Amino acid sequence: MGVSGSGKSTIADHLAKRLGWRYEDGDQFHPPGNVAKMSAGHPLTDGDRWPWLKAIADEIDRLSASGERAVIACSALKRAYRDILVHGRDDIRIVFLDGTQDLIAARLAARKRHFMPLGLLTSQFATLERPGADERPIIVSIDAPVEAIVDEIVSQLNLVPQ
Ligand SMILES: Nc1ncnc2c1ncn2[C@@H]1O[C@H](COP(=O)(O)OP(=O)(O)OP(=O)(O)O)[C@@H](O)[C@H]1O
Ligand SMILES: O=C(O)[C@H](O)[C@@H](O)[C@H](O)[C@H](O)CO
Repeated sequence: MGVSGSGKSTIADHLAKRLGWRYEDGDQFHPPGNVAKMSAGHPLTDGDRWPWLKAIADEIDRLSASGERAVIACSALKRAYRDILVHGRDDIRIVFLDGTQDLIAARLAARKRHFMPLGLLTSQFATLERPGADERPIIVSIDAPVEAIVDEIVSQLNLVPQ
């Protein structure tokens, strides 16, 4: 989880490769209208996000039923959004990619070929509810090289070898 530009796609992809797990990007589950709205510079509302989060929750259940392990990139900015993804499923961990607005703005300004405009970053931070301790989040600073961030997440996941 994390705001646009915090590195969700990048870290999820590298983390999944490291673990040999599947990587899925929450952006693939947006209805076309949501992508059009963000591309036009408008933030999504809760109403826009519910069907999208439900689709990701369904995918988590599908993966779980097939016994497949996965890393899923999803902004999941509010606790209510995370509840949809996590509630009732005990085999999920949340990884929060934590960084300052200045650092993320600089990364977004340099990013090529992406529908999400830099102008939406302020609304992403306004919407963000940092995870509480009861959510057992793994919180990592994004002010580090990608592989160092992946190292930190793997270490905090404390996985039991299979
Ligand atoms: N640790 C890092 N160090 C330097 N650059 C990074 C790091 N992580 C990500 N980036 C770069 O920052 C930009 C944003 O990363 P990325 O697209 O993965 O973010 P995101 O959270 O998936 O964004 P969105 O939610 O808008 O899809 C990309 O250009 C990426 O290459
Ligand atoms: O909740 C949201 O506002 C959206 O999920 C956005 O965060 C985008 O999907 C993503 O960040 C852009 O790729």
